[in-house]
Amino acid sequence: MTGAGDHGRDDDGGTDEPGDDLAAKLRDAGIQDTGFRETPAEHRSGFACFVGRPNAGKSTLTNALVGTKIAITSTKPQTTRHAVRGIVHRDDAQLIIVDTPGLHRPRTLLGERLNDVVRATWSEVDVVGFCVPAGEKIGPGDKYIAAELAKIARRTPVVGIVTKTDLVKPEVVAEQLLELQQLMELAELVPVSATSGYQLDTVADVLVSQLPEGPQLYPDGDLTDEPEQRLVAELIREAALEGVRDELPHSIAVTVEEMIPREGSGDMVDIYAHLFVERQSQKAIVLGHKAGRLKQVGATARTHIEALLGSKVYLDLHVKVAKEWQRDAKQLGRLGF
Ligand SMILES: Nc1nc2c(ncn2[C@@H]2O[C@H](COP(=O)(O)OP(=O)(O)OP(=O)(O)O)[C@@H](O)[C@H]2O)c(=O)[nH]1
Repeated sequence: MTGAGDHGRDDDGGTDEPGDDLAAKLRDAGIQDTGFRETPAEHRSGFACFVGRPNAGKSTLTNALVGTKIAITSTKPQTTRHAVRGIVHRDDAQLIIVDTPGLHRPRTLLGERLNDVVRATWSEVDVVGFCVPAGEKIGPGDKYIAAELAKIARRTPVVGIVTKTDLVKPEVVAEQLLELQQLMELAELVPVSATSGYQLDTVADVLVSQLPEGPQLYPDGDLTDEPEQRLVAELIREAALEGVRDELPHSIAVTVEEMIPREGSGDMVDIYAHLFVERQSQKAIVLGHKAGRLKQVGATARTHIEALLGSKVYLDLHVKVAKEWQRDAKQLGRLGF
């Protein structure tokens, strides 16, 4: 079999494999690539967040750990804007994951607000997972984050997570682990593939081991405490982001104006939402020829919303122009930032 489970260390004792040397180095460095944490006798509970450059795989990892589609994912960077929480329920622990936007140098007021959200989140959690993709060179973006994280690392433990291991050879994963270890002081270091499931349990174990002892904070079965309306807005935004040109993603915001069960129709929910863009020209792109694109966006979003709510949905979606909303404090407030 290839893929899941194949990225462990090379234990066959051979001497010619390039991975051998690295595997030995990894073991010497105390890096955990398969290790299972001791299960604590007491119940633990607390908060974790994933930090990393845009597209590092934070949302996908959150979803994989929680086991459902809570945080939105997209191939476009910087799609996560809100601190969405997913809850991992275990017999020995409850791990609440807060998904933050990618930290980046701010260029607009929105950018500054996003970075504030990120820093506020870091100071509130029990453990931070620093995500770096296995197949991408550690660059200035990661170094910037590492420097920021180092400031809080004395109070909040930082776990290094090398993501997307399924995309590269084990040797590349091993090299990335060593690189990340050199970047900053880490409490633990783990490689993972959210897509294949490789080492997902280990990531959960490592994060849980950093939580304080405490009771269950949410009832069994709760997967998120994010208000449903916000999740619905995020699903619409995700659908709208598919296939748009690079400049547009940052200009799209979605608000859910109303979400009401339709009277006398069993489980039908009526949802009225606004999709904001910054310019008239962008509105035309979002609408598409004879509003065909918007219809497609609505249909895709509706499928996901129905899965989330477990009921039939009527979605009324309107495109509106909010001029330069990213730079306007009043409009940012109205759009929920
Ligand atoms: N092959 C592979 N792809 C992955 C994995 N994890 C994430 N991806 C892909 O990487 C892209 C980015 O993943 P996200 O989870 O949205 O990344 P993010 O760090 O939350 O991104 P931002 O919201 O921009 O900060 C998506 O196309 C994912 O499908 C993985 O383990 N393996």
